[in-house]
Amino acid sequence: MERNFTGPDEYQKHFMPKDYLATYYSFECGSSSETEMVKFNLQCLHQTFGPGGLRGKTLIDVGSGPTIYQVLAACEAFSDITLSDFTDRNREELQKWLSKDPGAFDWTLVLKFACELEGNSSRWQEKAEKLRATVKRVLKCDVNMSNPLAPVELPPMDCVLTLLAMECACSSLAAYRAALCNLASLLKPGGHLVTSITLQLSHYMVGKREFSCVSLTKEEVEQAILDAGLDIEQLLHSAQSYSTTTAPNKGICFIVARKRLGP
Ligand SMILES: C[S@@+](CC[C@H](N)C(=O)[O-])C[C@H]1O[C@@H](n2cnc3c(N)ncnc32)[C@H](O)[C@@H]1O
Repeated sequence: MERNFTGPDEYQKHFMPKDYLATYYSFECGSSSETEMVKFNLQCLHQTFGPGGLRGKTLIDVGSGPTIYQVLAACEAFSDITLSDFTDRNREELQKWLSKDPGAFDWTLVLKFACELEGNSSRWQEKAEKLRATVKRVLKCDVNMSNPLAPVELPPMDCVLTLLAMECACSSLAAYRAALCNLASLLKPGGHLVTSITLQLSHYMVGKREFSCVSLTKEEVEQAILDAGLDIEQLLHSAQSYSTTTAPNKGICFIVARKRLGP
């Protein structure tokens, strides 16, 4: 285990959804590094789930945090979406948006950008409704458990999505490799893992609190995916990074991989 690993108890006590959203998803200041990172992920997700892309019935997003941007493209391609996160506060924040609570985070600008990628930014309210109808449940998850959804058991999924979460949830490269096997176990043979991971990130800030990450190289991520029984179909590597005071990563990788049909 790396020194000063921010474990589940710290996430539960100290990860404040509003601080996280304000720092990484305000999407207002035009060309900030944080906004560019969201755009990078939205563009990759549009390519993956847009016309000619992945299709299926069931998709689970693992380590959703308090965010919904990551399923805006997928809700047009999958009819049953599960969101999941370790902390109660994050799951509550997701429920607030799903139930149109007046205190929910305002995703309008991100919704408009996702719809613009699809060719019609005026459709953003319709997309919000589509997503609300497609998210069927919000579950507790722990990627470090062999069944990350225990005690809940879901039928094997067509797609597992996880963005910017595995590097935060794992204490070491060995833990990351094991957690990828746990995620792969949620997939049907032939199902897809879609993941975005910040590279060489040691920590990130949420409000005034620092959260640890396992620092991963592109090669370590690729090898871990192959060793978890998946074939990499697409890998996009970008030098795009967050502001150094917020999250000093060195680039980001977006990967689409497919679970092998046999051993
Ligand atoms: C940096 S946030 C990413 C949130 C969101 N996916 C995004 O793209 O912005 C990392 C998330 O990992 C979650 N997390 C931390 N440890 C976890 C664990 N053991 N299992 C599942 N999720 C965990 C945290 O609660 C937090 O929501």
